[in-house]
Amino acid sequence: MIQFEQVSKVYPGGQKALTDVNFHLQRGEMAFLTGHSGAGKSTLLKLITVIERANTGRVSINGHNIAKLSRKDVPYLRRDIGMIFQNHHLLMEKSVFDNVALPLVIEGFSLGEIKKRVLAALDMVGLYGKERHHPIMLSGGEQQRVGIARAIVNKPPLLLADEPTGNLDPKLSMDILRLFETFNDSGTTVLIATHDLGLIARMKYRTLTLKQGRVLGGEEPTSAPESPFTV
Ligand SMILES: Nc1ncnc2c1ncn2[C@@H]1O[C@H](COP(=O)(O)OP(=O)(O)OP(=O)(O)O)[C@@H](O)[C@H]1O
Repeated sequence: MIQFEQVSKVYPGGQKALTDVNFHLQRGEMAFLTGHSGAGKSTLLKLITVIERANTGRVSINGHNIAKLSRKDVPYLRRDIGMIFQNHHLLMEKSVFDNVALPLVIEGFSLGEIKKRVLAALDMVGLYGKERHHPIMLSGGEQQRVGIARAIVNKPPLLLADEPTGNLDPKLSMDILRLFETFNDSGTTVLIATHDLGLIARMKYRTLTLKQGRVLGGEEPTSAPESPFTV
């Protein structure tokens, strides 16, 4: 589903973020992306969402080279990607319902369809009944789950998470990862960037490790789906 071939990214100013990165994430796979602070994890995710573009190499989603995507086509690509951030980027003055509804409002869904999908998404993350609350009234873990509900509300085939458990205790972190597993079980491809090696060790998924912008290796999990990262 996602393929990087000899991808390098240098930011304006000369900071090298990624160098000759190769990997292949298969459709339906769930994997971790790890590495030290500054290793290039966020940059890799930003290349997939075309927030940044590679200087060299090829980044493809479903065989299409997105480095060549025109600006007007970027929003169409992003509709197929649910993005989850460490600080969840919620609108604090809006209700939980309005936060989760946002992607559907942008896509022009009817009010009836929006209600149905938002309540179903909140149910999936265990927040049914909290739709009228404001994020400020929720715990950190609940706020993170609102961000996850917003990311999955339009049922994207691909879910990307950047340090989704960064502010959470180990129990809540595990709960969040179990949620990702649920989405993965129903066919969503999931890539999770995290520093949390303890969490990774407890889960049996492939891990792509970056060191100073280079891929170190793809570890073989004990019960992985087929199709390893080709590193
Ligand atoms: N917009 C930018 N302009 C210039 N340099 C940048 C920019 N964004 C990131 N960098 C640099 O690129 C390198 C990779 O950064 P990136 O944010 O991808 O790392 P990371 O692994 O996500 O780090 P962290 O875990 O601390 O979030 C770092 O050296 C960083 O300073």
